[in-house]
Amino acid sequence: MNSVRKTYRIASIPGDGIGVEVTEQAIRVLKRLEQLLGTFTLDFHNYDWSSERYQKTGEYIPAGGLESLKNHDAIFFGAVGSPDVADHISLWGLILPIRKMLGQYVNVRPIRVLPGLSSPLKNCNTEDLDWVMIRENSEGEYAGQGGITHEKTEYAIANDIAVFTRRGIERTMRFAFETAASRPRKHLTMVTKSNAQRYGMVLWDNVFNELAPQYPEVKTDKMLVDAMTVRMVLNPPSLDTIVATNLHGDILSDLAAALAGSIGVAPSSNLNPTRRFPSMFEPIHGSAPDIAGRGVANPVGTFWCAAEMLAWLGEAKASQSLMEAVECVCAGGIKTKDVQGTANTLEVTEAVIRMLEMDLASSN
Ligand SMILES: NC(=O)c1ccc[n+]([C@@H]2O[C@H](COP(=O)([O-])OP(=O)(O)OC[C@H]3O[C@@H](n4cnc5c(N)ncnc54)[C@H](O)[C@@H]3O)[C@@H](O)[C@H]2O)c1
Ligand SMILES: O=C(O)[C@H](O)[C@@H](O)C(=O)O
Ligand SMILES: [K+]
Ligand SMILES: [Mn+2]
Repeated sequence: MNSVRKTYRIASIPGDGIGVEVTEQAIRVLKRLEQLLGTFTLDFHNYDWSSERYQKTGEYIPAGGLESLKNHDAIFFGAVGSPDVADHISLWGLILPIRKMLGQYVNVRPIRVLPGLSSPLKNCNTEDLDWVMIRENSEGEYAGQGGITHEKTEYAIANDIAVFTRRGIERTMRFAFETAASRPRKHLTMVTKSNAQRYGMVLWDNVFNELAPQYPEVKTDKMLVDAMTVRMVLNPPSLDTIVATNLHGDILSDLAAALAGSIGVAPSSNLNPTRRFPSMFEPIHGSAPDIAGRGVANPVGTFWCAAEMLAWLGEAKASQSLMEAVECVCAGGIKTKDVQGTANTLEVTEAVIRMLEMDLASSN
């Protein structure tokens, strides 16, 4: 059978700090995978959008930058944030405009205890924590509405308005129900704070309740976000798919990653499910200035992102091979310090490449 070799145009935005370190290694792994499989080409275009660039030019994204991202099949992102730039400037200068302007309205954050890794929780094994968190990715406290007046006076007044729209909620909830339906346990937990927040969060709950009957195969429950933290810690096997607002999802996904062993292993996919514009794949962690430049960052979260990106592009075999190689390397104890290992970023990367070579070279 003649199959056409597909080419995917990938925009890479390494960003700042360890974002640069892990992205570089993940691209190496992807390029080796491409060679070994010989069935597709990943055509990377590097964008130097970073805090350094901002300090030099006054902008993270140059004029026309967002438009040029639209000419790609996917975006591979590292992290943004620097001790030299206020965090709200960096977040709103780079990552949030991409999420918003490219319609990436859900942020999918799967997490598991990978083989060879351990949860800080007693008695939490690989099979006990296997979740996917669906984070609303366009509104809530991240809507961008708000302001400050009387700044620098004793009358300063500031607000960030939490915005919830029926449309924004519904598209996220539908994605969450579909995700839950596609998983073996078919269980969806909706996270809310509708006891204290009586408008936006009540609309959130109501849309969820209205949609639930349309997905009869999905079992559902509801958790107030404070109690959700307790359940995540004390009863991880009781959870499967989780849907949460932008802010709650941000916070709970860091907790989820820590419970699975480290923030360094957790991936995220900022998806535009309509596929009108490209989706963006990035580890959930930030630029980690405390360890940046030392070559010790855990690249596993970014490798997992790379696997998620391949799956989204339709390269299921490549995605699976990559994830299997990453899991074998973890199981073999080649791990960074955050997951109780002694290897550095490069050693983990090279082990993953060797594993891919062993697995795939023979089959081609
Ligand atoms: N989407 C993004 O790009 C994103 C996400 C989160 C934070 N940030 C930004 O990153 C900067 C630092 O934020 P922070 O310190 O709150 O969060 P962070 O995720 O960068 O780091 C939190 C802690 O986890 C550790 N850590 C993170 N990733 C790791 C990895 N791969 N391997 C080993 N250890 C790892 C760090 O060393 C640090 O101790 C800030 O400017 C923040 O705004 C950006
Ligand atoms: O969305 C945010 O708050 C940040 O980009 C980061 O913390 C993330 O989790 O993506
Ligand atoms: K990131
Ligand atoms: Mn976060």
